[in-house]
Amino acid sequence: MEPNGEEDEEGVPKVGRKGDEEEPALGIAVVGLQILRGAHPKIMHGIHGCIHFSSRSFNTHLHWTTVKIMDLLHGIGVDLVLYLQANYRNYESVFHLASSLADLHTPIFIFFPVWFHLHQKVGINLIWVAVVGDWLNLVFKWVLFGERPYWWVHETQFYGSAPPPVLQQFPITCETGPGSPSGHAMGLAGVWHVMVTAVLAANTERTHSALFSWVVRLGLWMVLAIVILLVCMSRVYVAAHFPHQVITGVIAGMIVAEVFNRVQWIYSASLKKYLYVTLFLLTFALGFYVLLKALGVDLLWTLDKAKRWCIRPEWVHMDTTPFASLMRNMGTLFGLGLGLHSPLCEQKKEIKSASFRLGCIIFSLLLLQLLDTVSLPSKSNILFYLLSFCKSAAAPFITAALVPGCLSVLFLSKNVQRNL
Ligand SMILES: O=P(O)(O)OC[C@H]1O[C@@H](O)[C@H](O)[C@@H](O)[C@@H]1O
Repeated sequence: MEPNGEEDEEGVPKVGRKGDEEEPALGIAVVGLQILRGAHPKIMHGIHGCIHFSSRSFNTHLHWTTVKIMDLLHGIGVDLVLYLQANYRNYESVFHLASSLADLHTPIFIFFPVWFHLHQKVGINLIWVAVVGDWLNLVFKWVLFGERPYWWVHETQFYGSAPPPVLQQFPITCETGPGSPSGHAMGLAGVWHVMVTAVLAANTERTHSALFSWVVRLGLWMVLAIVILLVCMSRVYVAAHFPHQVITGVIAGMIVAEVFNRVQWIYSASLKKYLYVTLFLLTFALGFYVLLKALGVDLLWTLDKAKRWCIRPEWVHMDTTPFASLMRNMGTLFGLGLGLHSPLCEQKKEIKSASFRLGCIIFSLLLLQLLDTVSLPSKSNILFYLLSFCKSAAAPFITAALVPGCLSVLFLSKNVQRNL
């Protein structure tokens, strides 16, 4: 039903004809009366009108109820942002650290090299959970059309004619994608769930007393809970998210990690499979974007809002755009497949010593920090996305193939010399 030009006390347009009561029940009651009168043509017309009127009216009601509930949720969320910004100013550096820890860059450039050389399966699982989780996050964001506090306060009718609350912005505030669910919260929950369960599994393999195991278990889950809480507070503090978005992010991340805990084929997937999965995820996301674009829905609607409401243009980073994250994820997955199936990776299987593993971890971390210093030109979008793909593919390839391959040559030649 169309807006009728009248507005309610909160400025929300009223719908339906002027003077109409909008209760679906009324339409049904009118038809009931007609049936009682026995006026056949009128009954048929009335039934048709009733179904039409009540379903449209119901949909409109549902729409405006949803809008009002979301406004309320957003309003409460903004109050929490204001509360955190007023009372937790001293923790600003902790919040910034928490947000950068939760960025998917950390699992790929720091956690993966460590886990891959300590326990290969955990490293592989980590990448799959991070990549597929982030891809799902993108799809959810496109489907859910979530707002972000830093632009919502300027565009909502919620505050009527009163001035909107003033939210402080930071260099990490101006995310360019939709807000629901939080990618940081989802990625962190998934990746840390993988790491905590890996440590717990290693702990249960050892013969400790039941009390010790219980204390370790409790301690680790508490650490996870504290890290998650900090990251959630950080995303709300910087006005990038409403509280419900970080909560749903955490739940979604945990579900992704739990699902991958039960999936075994990722450990033996062939290079072909890596290629097919990468292509499937890429074409699905691009196809979804193109399809909705053809239907008149622009999934990049948030870019303009970020540019309009971010107080500093240099805080709007191109690498936070949905396509940049898609290309990074696809590059990472494909790079892992390439690395695992490279002949360089094969060589490391012959060496199991702790010093070799330690060497691999240290050199991988060093090379990845070097790779990280490479900044990509952002003048052309296509070039930026392609280079993002390549850079992301290089990270797991360096860790899984290049470093162990080169170090194993060194280790093996040393052993040969010793034996001579
Ligand atoms: O939704 P959040 O928590 O603001 O996270 C945004 C981030 O979400 C990640 O999923 C993307 O890979 C990043 O590119 C993006 O910056």
